[in-house]
Amino acid sequence: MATILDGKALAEQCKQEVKKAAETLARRPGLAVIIVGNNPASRVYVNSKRKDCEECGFFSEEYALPEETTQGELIALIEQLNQRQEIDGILCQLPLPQGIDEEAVLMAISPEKDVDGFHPMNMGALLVGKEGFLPCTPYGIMEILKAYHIDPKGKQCVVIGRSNIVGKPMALLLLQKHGTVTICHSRTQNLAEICRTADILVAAVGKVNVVTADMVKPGAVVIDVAMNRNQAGKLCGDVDYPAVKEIVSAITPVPGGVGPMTRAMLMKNTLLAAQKHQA
Ligand SMILES: Nc1nc(=O)c2c([nH]1)NC[C@@H]1CN(c3ccc(C(=O)N[C@@H](CCC(=O)O)C(=O)O)cc3)C=[N+]21
Repeated sequence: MATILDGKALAEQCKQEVKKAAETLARRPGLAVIIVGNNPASRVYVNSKRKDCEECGFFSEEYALPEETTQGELIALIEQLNQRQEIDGILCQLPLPQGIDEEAVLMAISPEKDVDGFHPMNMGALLVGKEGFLPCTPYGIMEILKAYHIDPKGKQCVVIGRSNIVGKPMALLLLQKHGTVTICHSRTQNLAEICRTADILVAAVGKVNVVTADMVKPGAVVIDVAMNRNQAGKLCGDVDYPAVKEIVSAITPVPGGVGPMTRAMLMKNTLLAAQKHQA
């Protein structure tokens, strides 16, 4: 029987710890969340971030900007937030409307307030193994592995996906923990064959059923990062969960796996930012 890696329960535990630590600070941690346009999925995520802030006793501000917002206006707002003492973290929800250069916007966030860990300074810190903010999704996955005593050391780790937000930093974190890491992506020719070598398989593609049971080594640990809707409109990941869970040693469900931990790590990063900021 596979262990179901309960990200939801672990996230609640993490948030309780964050809350406790935040209570010892002179000033409560403050997070500013920016959302541009009317993407309904982004709306849902941003609402849940506000709830997380309340749960952790944080101060939070939300900036909902219209679809027509220019890059200049958005960057001007970020620059104001960079200056504000009571704001420890700034998150600009992705994706941004067409015509806005995401990289330029992310670069405008002060690396000290970059609780998403998306600024090149924090990415670079991760690359060379220096301290910085870790991107929340890979950070959350490492915390899941740690909580369940799954040690990547010496293991074959396969990451499907090479985004700056998930795939690349995930590979680096597994490597930091001494995993033997392979990154697969849309041009990979022998995906199934490579996946079958994995002791730890991380799927971050965004397509229903890209990982089927024949691609998974019996006893492997499978981490499903994706949030897709299937034909029935049901939330599901990249992995054919019903079939794959029968052969693995551990697997994250969707929902209730990686998603809640991503949010918990945002709270953790905001706490860390506040601790540094107030020191
Ligand atoms: N600047 C920025 N930072 C982000 O961290 C960021 C972003 N932009 N853009 C979009 C993605 C997506 N993302 C999710 C986080 C949590 C859940 C989550 O908690 N999911 C629940 C289910 C929620 C539901 O029912 O819809 C779960 O998996 O159990 C999902 C998705 C953060 N993102």
